[in-house]
This record gives sequence, structure tokens and C-alpha cells, in this order.
Amino acid sequence: MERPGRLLQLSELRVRNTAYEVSLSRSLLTWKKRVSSSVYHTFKPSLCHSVAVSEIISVREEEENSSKDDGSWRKIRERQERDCRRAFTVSYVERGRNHRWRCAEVSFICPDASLCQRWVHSILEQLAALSCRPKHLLVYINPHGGKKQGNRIYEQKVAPLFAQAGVTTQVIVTEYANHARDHLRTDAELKQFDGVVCVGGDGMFSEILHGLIWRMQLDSAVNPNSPEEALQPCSLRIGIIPAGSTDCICFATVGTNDPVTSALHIIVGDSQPMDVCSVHHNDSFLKYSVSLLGYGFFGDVLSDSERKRWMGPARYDLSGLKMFLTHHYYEGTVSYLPAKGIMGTPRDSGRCRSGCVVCEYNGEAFTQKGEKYKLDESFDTESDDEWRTVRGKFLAINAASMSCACPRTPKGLSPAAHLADGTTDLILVRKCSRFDFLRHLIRHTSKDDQFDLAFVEVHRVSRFRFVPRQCQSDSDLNLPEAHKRQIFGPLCRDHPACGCSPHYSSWNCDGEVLNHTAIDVRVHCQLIKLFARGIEEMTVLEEVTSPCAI
Ligand SMILES: CCCCCCCCCCCCC/C=C/[C@@H](O)[C@H](COP(=O)(O)O)NC(C)=O
Ligand SMILES: Nc1ncnc2c1ncn2[C@@H]1O[C@H](COP(=O)(O)OP(=O)(O)O)[C@@H](O)[C@H]1O
Ligand SMILES: [Ca+2]
Repeated sequence: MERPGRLLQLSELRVRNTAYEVSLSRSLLTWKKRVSSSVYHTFKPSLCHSVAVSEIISVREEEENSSKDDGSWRKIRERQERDCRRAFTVSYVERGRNHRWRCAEVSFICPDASLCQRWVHSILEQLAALSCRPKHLLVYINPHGGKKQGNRIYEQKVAPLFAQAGVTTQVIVTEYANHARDHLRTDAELKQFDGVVCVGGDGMFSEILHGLIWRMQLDSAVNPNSPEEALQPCSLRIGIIPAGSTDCICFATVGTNDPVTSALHIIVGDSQPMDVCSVHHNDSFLKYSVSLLGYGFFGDVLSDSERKRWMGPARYDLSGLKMFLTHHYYEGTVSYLPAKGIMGTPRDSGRCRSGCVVCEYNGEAFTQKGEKYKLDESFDTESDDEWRTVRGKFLAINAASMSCACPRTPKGLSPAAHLADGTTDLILVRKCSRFDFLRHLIRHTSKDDQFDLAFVEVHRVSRFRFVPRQCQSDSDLNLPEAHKRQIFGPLCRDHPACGCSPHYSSWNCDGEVLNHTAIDVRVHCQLIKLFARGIEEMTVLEEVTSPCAI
């Protein structure tokens, strides 16, 4: 944490009826209880509190009560009003359990009105100097996500905090799927905003992601179709207010799915860079992904659950059970380019946390690689002999660009994956017995290593391709709709007893079904930024929150 530095204000003020020595520096607001006894040369820790200026939400002078009462009550009221006028209240971030943040308040009573105003002015001046804080936000609400609480969550829990912090908004409640994506792509006047807020689940986040990245490429004349093209990073940060079913992107970047915590991360102007995978098919762009690209098990769970949307988040449990029992495997070829010159492996015990050094190191390595590539056209980062190929029958092929931690699996699909290291963890689960697959699945929820099984392999990669077996000759699966329905849907439902597997699964791309199975995926290091800071370690927690040690 920054050292307190030069004091901007130092006064003796009261908190309720107790005298405190209150000080303000550029980085800290501190209040210490006055202890007159000569025994204490220092303040007892429990009597000293401090809050980082960067975590102050707002400061306000207490409002006067315009009372029309008279008689004996009048005097009392006048006295109260005088006190009020001399008090100011600071709202700040308070850390709770499990990474939850709350807005706490403390009121300081000043001996005179001018001192009170000086304090308020000084704090406001420090807050205004925090250039990372957003002032004007574009908010999209999906009213149908998760348990259909998007509107209520925003109005009751988030809007009042934004108003209190002086953050203004333009709110759009979406009327149909892809409304937010299309609005961002073409209509939104992005220049006036400091960020975009998404109220919904992973699917809704995906809309915002697509709208913003697409717009950015159009504005900077980059061809988004070619996987070889380096994409233009997005300048606007994205905030996620969780109101969906899985909310894995919020959980993995904040540590909890809680609307108030997310709103506070937005207000304080946090910034978390994030990798984005672009998914292509034969040189045409399909989709972007930041969390999970899953073929086989997770693809099937998603496509099955789409028909059960009416059930809300529970649809995933039912479809999960059904797909586990169905036990389909799929044949195909996976080729991948192992990530080179990076720090970290998918089997590390270390985790991606706030201020992650692995992300910082790899982020810089990728930036330098990009520049080197530009300077020297012949610089070959991806020569053919570096590609590796795995052929076989798979129950699941998952690419996790981040841990994909969510309440269903708090450690995630790839616990050691990083948010911003320019790589994705490619997890191959080969055909095995139902019992073994269950062992693998259950390990997602326990301390045991889900990769430590003979039929599972995991590789940290910067690119990968998949081709299902049936179309390996022409490496194309752009089938007419009727044909596709025949392949994807009814095959085995029509022959429940035949025991055969359908030839194709579909890809689950951050909770959206992809309509191609043969894909080419490239990771773009730190292409976007979120209003988040990664999951905080407990040690950071102890340092930042009061009480303070002197
Ligand atoms: C028997 C024990 C089983 C434990 C299995 C653990 C698997 C946990 C599944 C985690 C999935 C994390 C990846 C997140 C995917 C989301 O993008 C997607 C869509 O989420 P949304 O509905 O938009 O919030 N959700 C699913 C389940 O595919
Ligand atoms: N107004 C709307 N009506 C119907 N669907 C919408 C609307 N707005 C967004 N969507 C779509 O709803 C889907 C699911 O939204 P999401 O917020 O991720 O909830 P969930 O987590 O429950 O899937 C997304 O694919 C999104 O494109
Ligand atoms: Ca990553």
C-alpha cells in the first residue's frame, strides 16, 4: 500500500461522542481515538481506523432539516441542525467475508462549520483527482436473465450507489436478444461514456463483448475475420452486475457474485485486463470467448439446457445430469500451439490473484512479441513444427481462458488459469467409463486435482484448432440447416437403445451455442478491461482494512 505521505488535513473531530484525531493524506483517511493516559504512547489498534482514499465512495455535509416546528421543540431542533451543519459523512468500501464489499459510513462532527467545509472540500478534491473513476456509464439490463431479476437488482441495489457516488448513467433495458450487441456495434455514441455496464449473465456479457470489440475493429480498420490479425484493444472498461445463471466471468474476476460488490468495483474505477479468444471457421469470424469454449459435455449441457430456459439456473443441473448419463463421446483432431516464453503452467499451485505477477510478466512478453512481429515481417512466431496434434475420442474438450470459477465449482474448470496471461488451458478428456468421468467431474468441487487422471490432459496454449472426424477430409462443417438438425438433435433420441454416439457435439462459447464444429481459436492477450481487480488475497485484505497499526 502507498505510504500516507504529506498530511492535507489534521483535526480533532468527534465520531458520535468520542474525540478522534482525524487526518487526510493523498492516499489515506485515518481516525484515531484520543487517549489521554500517559501510559499509552501509541494508539491501541482497535482505536485507529483508516480507509484508502481510492476506496472512498462519497463525502457529504449533513443536510439541514427545514423544520416548521416551534415551541420548546424548536430549540432542540435548532441545536440538532447546528450539529448537522457541522458534520460530514464519508461513505467507503468495507470488506466483508468471501470477497464481498459493502458501503460503510462514518460521520465526523466538527467544532465549526468552516472546518467542516474545508474537510469536505479536501476529500472531494482528492476524489476528483482519481482519474480512473468513471463519471458517465452506459448500462444494459437483460430483464430475462437468470431469475429475471435484472431490473430489480439494478434499481434497488446499484442505481442508488451510482447516484451517491455522482456517477451518471444512460440505461437501456434490452427488448430482444442481441439488442445490446447491435446497439454497441453501430448506434451507441461511445465517446461520451467512460465504460459499459452489463446487468445479466455470461450470455449478456458476451453480447457486450461482441458489440464493443467489433466496434473497435471497425473504427480502427482491422479485419476481424482473419485469425492472423492482431486485434485493437478496447478502450472502454466493462462492468458486470451479476444477474444471470452461472455468472462465471463475474465470479472469477471479483471472487463473488454480488451486485453491490460489483457496483463498488465500478465506482472506485478498478481495472482488470482480460484475454479474449477469437473463434474462426475457415477464415471467417464466428465468436469471441473469455471464459469457456467447451465441446462434448459442456456443449451438450448447454444445447440441452436452452430448451429448458423456463426453469432458470436449475436447467444446468438437470441437463448436466442428463448428459452425464447419456455419456456421449466425439471423435476428432485437436491441434494446438503450446504457449512459449511464458511463466506458469496449468498444474501450478499458485492462483491468479489481484496484481498477478504471471499476468504482468506474460502481458509484457506478448506486447514485445507483437512489436517484434511488426518490425520483422519474417519473424515466425508460429512455425508449423511447433504445432502438436492429438487424435482420438473425447468426452469433453474444454478451453478455459480463465479459471471459470463459479458457485458450481469455486476453484474452476482450470484452477491455475490466468485472466490476462495471453493463454488458454486446453483440457482434453478422453473417452472413459462413466465412473471415471464422474470422478473427474466431482474433483471440480473438491481439493483433488481434476487433471491427475490418466484420461485427462491439459496444455497451456496460445492457439488451437479442432476438426471433428467426419469432416476431416474437407475440414469444413458448414451444413445446411436441415442436415445440421439431423446431426445435432435427434440422432440418439430417435434410437435411445442403440448405444451409438452422435457424430457431432456443439461448442459452448461462454454460454452461447456455436453453429460450427470445426474451429480455429486464437488468444488475444489483454484485449479488454473489466471494472474489477481480480480476486484479492487475504493478506491484501488485512493490509487495507482498518484497524491500522502505527
Ligand atoms: C457431480 C458434480 C458436478 C460438478 C461439475 C462442475 C462443473 C461446473 C460447470 C462450470 C461451468 C463454468 C463455465 C461457465 C459457463 C457459462 O458461460 C455458461 C453460461 O452461463 P449463463 O447461463 O450465461 O450465466 N454456463 C454453463 C453451465 O455452460
Ligand atoms: N430482452 C431480451 N429478451 C430475450 N433475450 C435476451 C434479452 N436481452 C438479452 N437476451 C439474451 O438472453 C440470453 C441469456 O442472458 P443472460 O443474461 O446471460 O442470462 P442467463 O445467465 O440466465 O443465461 C443471452 O444470450 C442474451 O443474448
Ligand atoms: Ca488466460
